[in-house]
Amino acid sequence: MFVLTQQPSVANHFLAELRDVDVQQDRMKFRRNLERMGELLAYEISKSLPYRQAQVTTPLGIAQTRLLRQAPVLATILRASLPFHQGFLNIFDQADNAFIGAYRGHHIGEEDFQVEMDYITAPDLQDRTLILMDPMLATGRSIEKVYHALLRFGIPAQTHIAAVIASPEGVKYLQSRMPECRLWIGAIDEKLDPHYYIVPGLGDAGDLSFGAKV
Ligand SMILES: O=P(O)(O)OC[C@H]1O[C@H](OP(=O)(O)OP(=O)(O)O)[C@H](O)[C@@H]1O
Ligand SMILES: O=c1cc[nH]c(=O)[nH]1
Ligand SMILES: [Mg+2]
Repeated sequence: MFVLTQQPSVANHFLAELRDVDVQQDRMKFRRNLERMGELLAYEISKSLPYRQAQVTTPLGIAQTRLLRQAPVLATILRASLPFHQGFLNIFDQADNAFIGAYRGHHIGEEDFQVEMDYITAPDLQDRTLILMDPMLATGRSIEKVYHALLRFGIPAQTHIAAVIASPEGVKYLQSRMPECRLWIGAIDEKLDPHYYIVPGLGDAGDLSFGAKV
């Protein structure tokens, strides 16, 4: 598992702004910081992907280079992950994309939730590099359900899971249920609260990006 903020870098600034109860009220800045975290995590993941030797013709000669063997597939869970996804797309600019409509559905008066999934679209995933992302990895149930639904589109050669903030419980859950996937996390926080929100976390990433939903 890779944890971005375990090293000193500007990622810590972006994450601090995402968490700050005052700064996060600026929706444009909040979305942009999720996007910047996506850009940084995408760059880190890019170092682990397969490359091929290539040549590029410059005005003065031939330069040796390394190019990605194949663009990855970026899979994102609506709605909170849209800005994070854009950050990945800024780096993997020729990626194929998958979108999944999934959310934590609550029954009135109950703390527990069911992951509701009502939309999924993906390219052929057989032998591809799949990057499945969601800014918040709380219990891990959303990512697990979506990952197994995506496998209907083919078995990826490798799968990377990216999140901005994870709970220790969510990390453990995914490591036990999906040991074949590699985790790339911005920060791992203390715990989940009784409503399954990450503490200290940042609050509700979907609402902060796009406004409260009823
Ligand atoms: O790890 P889990 O416990 O499954 O929780 C994480 C999920 O919760 C949030 O989405 P939410 O259901 O709030 O939907 P939203 O994107 O519409 O806000 C978040 O973006 C994840 O998809
Ligand atoms: O802490 C959390 C957990 C799930 N979804 C969020 O947006 N925040
Ligand atoms: Mg939400």
